[in-house]
Amino acid sequence: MKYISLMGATGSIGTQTLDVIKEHPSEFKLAAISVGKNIELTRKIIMDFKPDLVSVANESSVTNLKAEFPGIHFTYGKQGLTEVAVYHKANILVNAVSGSIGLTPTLEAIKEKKTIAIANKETLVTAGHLVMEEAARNHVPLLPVDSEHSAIFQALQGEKEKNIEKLIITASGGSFRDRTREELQNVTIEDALNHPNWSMGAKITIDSATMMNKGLEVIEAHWLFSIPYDKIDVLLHKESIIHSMVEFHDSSVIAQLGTPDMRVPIQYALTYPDRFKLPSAKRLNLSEIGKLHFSKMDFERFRCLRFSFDAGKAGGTMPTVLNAANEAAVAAFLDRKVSFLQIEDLIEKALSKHNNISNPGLIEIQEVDVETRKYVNSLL
Ligand SMILES: NC(=O)C1=CN([C@@H]2O[C@H](COP(=O)(O)OP(=O)(O)OC[C@H]3O[C@@H](n4cnc5c(N)ncnc54)[C@H](OP(=O)(O)O)[C@@H]3O)[C@@H](O)[C@H]2O)C=CC1
Ligand SMILES: CC(=O)[C@@H](O)[C@H](O)COP(=O)(O)O
Ligand SMILES: [Mn+2]
Repeated sequence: MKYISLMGATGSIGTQTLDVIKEHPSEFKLAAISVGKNIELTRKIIMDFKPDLVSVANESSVTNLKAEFPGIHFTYGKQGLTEVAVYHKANILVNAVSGSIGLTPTLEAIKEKKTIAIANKETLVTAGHLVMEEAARNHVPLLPVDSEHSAIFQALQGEKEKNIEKLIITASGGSFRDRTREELQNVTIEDALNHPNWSMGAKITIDSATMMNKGLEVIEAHWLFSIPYDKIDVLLHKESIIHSMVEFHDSSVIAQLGTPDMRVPIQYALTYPDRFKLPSAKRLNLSEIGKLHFSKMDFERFRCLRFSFDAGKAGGTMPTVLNAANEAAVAAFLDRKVSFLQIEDLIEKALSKHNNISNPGLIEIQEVDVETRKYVNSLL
């Protein structure tokens, strides 16, 4: 039996993790969860899974929940997230929270030697060096959940990292793949949230539309697989059937394919190195699909991807600024305070204003994160 702590239980990855846990009741037990503001869904999760520990975003929700569920321990806020991450009965932490708020709990869970199944890419983007150092020091496995990184991880099984020629990360192109920059001037939130292949949380769906999601994934891949940026390619592949590929020195390419269903990489992270059946997953039928399409990435059309490569290569606190500016700008777009194209303008301004700090510690990362959000919000 594996005991699981799940951060972000009410979200897209969180609820799909619960589906996987439900499929295998004799293998997995949900021990602790963190949620944000969705208290209705939290009640349902508590009734279905009976975790020992529940953390909510706001203290105001705790009193009622305590009265309704007397056997359960409730906590809240940032401290609550960390309590869930390090919960003593759990051996795996699934980090499915959205944003760099996931960083501190992840570092604390690594120190407690929890295996980390990581969906929360912002944590690796904002402080990949700290997370990887802490994981290496504590001999803790970091198992990717993000579909592209799970694909690369699967393609690398039995292979030596020294034999990698390059990683090829596929990108669907998001909601606006076929629109010109002129056509992006007046797009709405509703248009942007309409991803062609995946049903995901709002923030990552906007990131897919700006191509920042792919930029964050490039930085995430750099850290997870210790690969320099000039060995990471991004390829447009509109069907999201090939989830990513690895090319080796001998010119062989190994790809991982499947219908777009996040329960597959979630389950692989939970069962690794084993594989369980997932009866409800739709099997891939290539003869039904017929054709797969690929095209070169346009860095002028998708400026956030260029910013990400540049910030990743610069290192230091530049990726922290990239991530924090993006989180603030996407939140402003979702609040209808800025237009879609202003997201990238705000990120560009934050990056060009920042004086890079090399090899930052946790405190410096946290300060830069806060300052960057303040700066972006001051521009609104
Ligand atoms: N969705 C997907 O298919 C994929 C997602 N990812 C990554 O996984 C992560 C989660 O994405 P996704 O599931 O789509 O996001 P969602 O927005 O659907 O879910 C986010 C979760 O985090 C919780 N949360 C948000 N803010 C806070 C906070 N301040 N304190 C505590 N909890 C909080 C939410 O709680 P509540 O809803 O209760 O407010 C919710 O449970 C992201 O980093 C994303 O990039 C990676 C690959 C694929
Ligand atoms: C499901 C998943 O892993 C997402 O990150 C997905 O990759 C988004 O798709 P695009 O960013 O390629 O549009
Ligand atoms: Mn992805």
